[in-house]
Amino acid sequence: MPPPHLNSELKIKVCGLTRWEDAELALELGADYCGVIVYPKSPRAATRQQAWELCQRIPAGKRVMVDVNTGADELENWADLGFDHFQIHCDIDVNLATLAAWRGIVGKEQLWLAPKIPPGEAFPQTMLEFADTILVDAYHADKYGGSGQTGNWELFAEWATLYAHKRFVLAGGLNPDNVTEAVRVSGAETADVNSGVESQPGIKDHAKLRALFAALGR
Ligand SMILES: O=C(O)c1ccccc1N[C@@H]1O[C@H](COP(=O)(O)O)[C@@H](O)[C@H]1O
Repeated sequence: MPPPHLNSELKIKVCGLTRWEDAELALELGADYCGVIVYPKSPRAATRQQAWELCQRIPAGKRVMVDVNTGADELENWADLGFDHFQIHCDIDVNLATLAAWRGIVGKEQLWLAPKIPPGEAFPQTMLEFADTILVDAYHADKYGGSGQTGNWELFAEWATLYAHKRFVLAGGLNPDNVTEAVRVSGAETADVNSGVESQPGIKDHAKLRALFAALGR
């Protein structure tokens, strides 16, 4: 049973997967989404071969590609590989034509936009028309994601309430010790775990994965 204050409909994305054995355990434990990072500069980037193999085995509907400022041709290639959802990290002043191109290729239902929002900046409302899902990650000056740092969970709750017609995903430094508190404070309906459940970049720690799902009552 989930702890009483937690949303029983909470969805969990396990990200940074490069190996089937890690994805398989995440799925057995109840992961709703499996994230595969294809951004070449990420220390947990999957090769195209690894991404293809994971797409073959992860059930349809759960396969999430994660990238940064994806080029249109590349995005078409990743879509052809079999991903269902496309989490694209970008700057808040990203060109609207770029957002329109991403939406045109994968559709706004499948596009998860992850704008890098510096502290004190207003939420980039102009992005909302391009994607049904917004991922809010902790800000890091030099990184687009995977920093292991936690974000502002109260602010997440504010934005998710203000723009309740969109689905908001909470990301940033979630781990077995803080996930229940993060979900309680943020009210997140979907939470994303990445470096907080790994033994080294791209390799999941099975004990941490089990501990995370146990903390959520699964
Ligand atoms: O993990 C990465 O290396 C990465 C690189 C570029 C874009 C996104 C990346 N990961 C995403 O970052 C968030 C938070 O990760 P963490 O929990 O703080 O490690 C998560 O959505 C990952 O998908």
